[in-house]
This record gives sequence, C-alpha cells and structure tokens, in this order.
Amino acid sequence: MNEIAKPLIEARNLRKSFNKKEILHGLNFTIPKGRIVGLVGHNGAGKTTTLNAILGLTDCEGDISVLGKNPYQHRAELMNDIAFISDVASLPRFLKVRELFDLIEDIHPNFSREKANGFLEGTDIRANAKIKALSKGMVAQLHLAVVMAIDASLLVLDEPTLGLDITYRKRFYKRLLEDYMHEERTLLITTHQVDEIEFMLSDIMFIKDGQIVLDCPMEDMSERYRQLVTDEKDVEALNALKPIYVEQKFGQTIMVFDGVAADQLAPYGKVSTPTISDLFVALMQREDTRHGEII
Ligand SMILES: Nc1ncnc2c1ncn2[C@@H]1O[C@H](COP(=O)(O)OP(=O)(O)OP(=O)(O)O)[C@@H](O)[C@H]1O
Repeated sequence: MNEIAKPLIEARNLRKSFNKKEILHGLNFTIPKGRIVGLVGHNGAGKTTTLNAILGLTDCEGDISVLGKNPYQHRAELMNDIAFISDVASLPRFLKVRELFDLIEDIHPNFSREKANGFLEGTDIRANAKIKALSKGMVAQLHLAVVMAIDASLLVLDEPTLGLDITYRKRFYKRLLEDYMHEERTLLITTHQVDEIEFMLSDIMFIKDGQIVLDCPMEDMSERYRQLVTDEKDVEALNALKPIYVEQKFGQTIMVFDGVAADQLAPYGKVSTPTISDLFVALMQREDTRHGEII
C-alpha cells in the first residue's frame, strides 16, 4: 500500500481490559485521512478508552496504527502530528494566557503563537488574563485556539464542549470547521450532543458496550437507513421487512429499517432518512425492543 492510500488510523481486533474485565471487545475500524468522524456512545461505552488507545495513552491487545505507527510505542513522535482536547477544564489554571502560549511553544514543535493570537482576536480573552479568571466558554475558546494553532494532521476532541451553553457550543464547532478543517486534517470527536455535530461529520461510529455497532459514511446513511411514519394499524407486512426499531407515538407507528428500499415503504406512509439521534435510539436500545417487537 502506498503512503497516500494508507489510512490514518487502523484498528484490528482492539481489546482492552481493566482489572481482568474486558472493556473493548475486539474493535475493528479504519479512518482514512481527511475525514471528520463522530464517535458516539452512552456513558461507559468505551469512547475515551478508544481515544486513549489511539493517543497511545493506554496499551491494548490487538493491532492499532496511527500514521503508520503503534501509538503506545511511538507516542512522543506521534504527538508532533496530533492535537488533543480532553475537556475544557484541563488547561493549567494558575497561568496567564501569555504564559500558557510560552509553555506550549516550548513543548510543541508545531505550535504557532502567531496563529493562536490570531484566533483570540475578536474574543474577550486578553494575553495578560489569568486562565482561572476566564469563564468556561472563554476557556473553551482558548483551548480551541491552542489546538487550532498546532499544525497537526489529526485532531482528537473528547467531549470538547462539555458544560458549555448552546451558544458557545455552536460557535465552537462553527469556528472549528471554518478555521481548521480546510487543510487536509482528520478530526475524531466524541460527544453526547450528536445533533450539534451532525452537520460537520463525514462519518459516524456508534460504540455500545465496547463494540462498534455502526461505522458508516454520512453519504451512505440515506442509502442504508430509512424511517417510516405510518398510520397503518396492521403492520404485519412491515414487520416482515424486519424493522430495527419500532415506536408508537401519538397513534402513529415509527419504524426504522436497515437496507430496505424506499419504494417498498412508501405505500405505507412518510419515508425519510433518520437523523443520527433517531438512529442512535434505534441501534442503542435494549435487545428486548428490537425487530418490531414492542415489549
Ligand atoms: N482506568 C480505568 N480503570 C478501570 N476501569 C476503567 C478505567 N477507565 C475506564 N474504565 C471503565 O471502562 C469503561 C469504559 O469507560 P470509558 O471512559 O472509555 O467510557 P466512555 O464511553 O468514554 O464514557 P463517558 O461518556 O462516561 O465518558 C467504563 O465502565 C469505565 O468504568
């Protein structure tokens, strides 16, 4: 395989146990360069553990390669090409903004102070401000400015907008997309607020109890998944098409199908492509409500 075709991240049979309890049960996934991937799952599903494996912060069984290297063995080297936000609270609060930039300039070879200052223009964050005096939203902006000023090919964001209000969250993602993603960069992001990142994703991965249950380019979603809202009382024929989710709401039946053509469903009601959150509900539900049975 030549350099260009090589995926940026490749995991094969990735397993991780803590205290003899297996948390990741053999994950397989490939992330090519230039994609914006959302990794979504319930609390405790294994998102952070997966990111930590990618960042080389935890050793795992199986194979994982990031930019062609094993991240656990080549962490220091890889960090020149990776920028990472774990959560908005993790900047050293006792420093001033200017001192933070001094520190990062010392430790990160690809950090551009000029760019970071540029990103802060138009915000209320001053170079002399102490980080602990900034509001949560300002800290998030500062964090994003730091990350965007690092010339990295992979950006990993673990719940980057946790604790922020909706206005800041929207601004954060808009800025990220406008100012960062126009170069050939790859972004891997976890969040609980899937609706807010749907507009920017090129791929979506769902992780449930340490297993990948969906790994799909966004452009394939509309080909593969369909949602039907029907008034039909007799849903026998529809059940035969094996819906992956069924819900009764306001006297109507909502069904989600995987791999069923729109014309097969159209005679029964309104057919659309489910949103990521609709699909999340459909694929992450408990087993006892699947395959058309409401229990
Ligand atoms: N260092 C650790 N030691 C023991 N168990 C751990 C450790 N780190 C994570 N776990 C366990 O592994 C499971 C997955 O945790 P992880 O943090 O990866 O989930 P997550 O999907 O990121 O969850 P959240 O959305 O709540 O952050 C959880 O059951 C957690 O308790």
